[in-house]
Amino acid sequence: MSFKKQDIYNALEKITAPGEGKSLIENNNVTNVVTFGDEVIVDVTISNPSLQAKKKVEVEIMKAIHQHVHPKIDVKVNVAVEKPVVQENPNQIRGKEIPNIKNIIAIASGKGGVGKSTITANTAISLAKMGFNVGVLDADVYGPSQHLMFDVEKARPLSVNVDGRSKMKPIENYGVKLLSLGFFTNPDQAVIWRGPMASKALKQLIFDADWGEIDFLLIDLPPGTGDVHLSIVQSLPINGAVVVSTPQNIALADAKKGVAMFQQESINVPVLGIIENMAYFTPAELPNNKYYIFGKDGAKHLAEDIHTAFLGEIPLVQSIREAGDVGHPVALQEGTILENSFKEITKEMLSQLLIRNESLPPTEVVRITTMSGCSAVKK
Ligand SMILES: Nc1ncnc2c1ncn2[C@@H]1O[C@H](COP(=O)(O)OP(=O)(O)OP(=O)(O)O)[C@@H](O)[C@H]1O
Repeated sequence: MSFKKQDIYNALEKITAPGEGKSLIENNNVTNVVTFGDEVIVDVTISNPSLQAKKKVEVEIMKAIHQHVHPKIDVKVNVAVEKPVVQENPNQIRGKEIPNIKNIIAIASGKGGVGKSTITANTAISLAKMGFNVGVLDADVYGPSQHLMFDVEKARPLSVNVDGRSKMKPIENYGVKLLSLGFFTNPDQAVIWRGPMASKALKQLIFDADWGEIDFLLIDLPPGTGDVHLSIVQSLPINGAVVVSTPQNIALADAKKGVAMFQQESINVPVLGIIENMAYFTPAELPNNKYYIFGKDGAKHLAEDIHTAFLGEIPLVQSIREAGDVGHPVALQEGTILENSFKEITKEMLSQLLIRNESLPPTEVVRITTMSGCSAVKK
């Protein structure tokens, strides 16, 4: 028996690569051919990983060589599977999609006490007033406070039956549905959470709850950038994050770390922008006076430096603190300057979300733009 390597290539030329409309040779599936006496070894790489596809290509190669070269050739076929090249999409949302929750926005801060929970509560109320279905998940494992701000401190979520499964019903007030770790922990007892434990508890609050249809679920994250955050952020399908900071240098440095956390390759959550809280102090009796006690425009400059949107500023005003403390956030006070400030910040956040959510169907973009009155997507 005598044959050349080229005879083998000619035979392989007659086999069509599955789903390609080209021959195995043309499609570069054959990576090597070795001939040795009556023996031929063919190395081939295919993209379909199924056993059936591997077997099929092996049988076809044997048949082609036996038919077109010599029926007695001892053919060995090594089939390798090509690893698909995964194109990392920067707007890809990690984790399991939740069909009834359209958008999840994480509200974070590097430093504690900068007003992240206050901003979350007021933004949620602004969204609800625009007509959206809104949920708030208080994930602040160190000190949940949304149940106080929404004046539902004593409430306990009930269990309801949904399609034969028992689910937690969020507590609703001011048109916002709320679930908080605060409903399940004793305020007098410190709970020490580890990352996986916190993310498990939060996943239950999201997946085992009867949220109904939600347009925006805001997650009030704990302050900082520790392992609790990483677990939460990596395990939930978050569309975007908002970072809250005061203009003070020490808070800005931490806010920068917060932004960097979301931008890490393993997290990759788009940062929608930075909100400057306590931007200046205005006393009630001198409403036109502004005192920049924590510095001026710090968060605005940080946003510019790290190429992130600046979503707006909220002053340090006594009534914001008082309203939060009594469980009636200022965004509820119709026709006030502060109600309007929160509305403007909310609109800016939505504009950024629309830019990030490129995959959103056009009808959804129109719906959000119309309901919030936010400017159309600026590209
Ligand atoms: N713009 C503001 N004007 C006046 N008081 C404010 C303002 N923002 C927040 N506060 C008050 O500052 C305190 C801390 O705010 P908040 O609890 O919202 O901060 P946080 O960043 O969520 O804190 P934590 O570190 O506990 O998560 C609260 O008493 C709140 O009422």
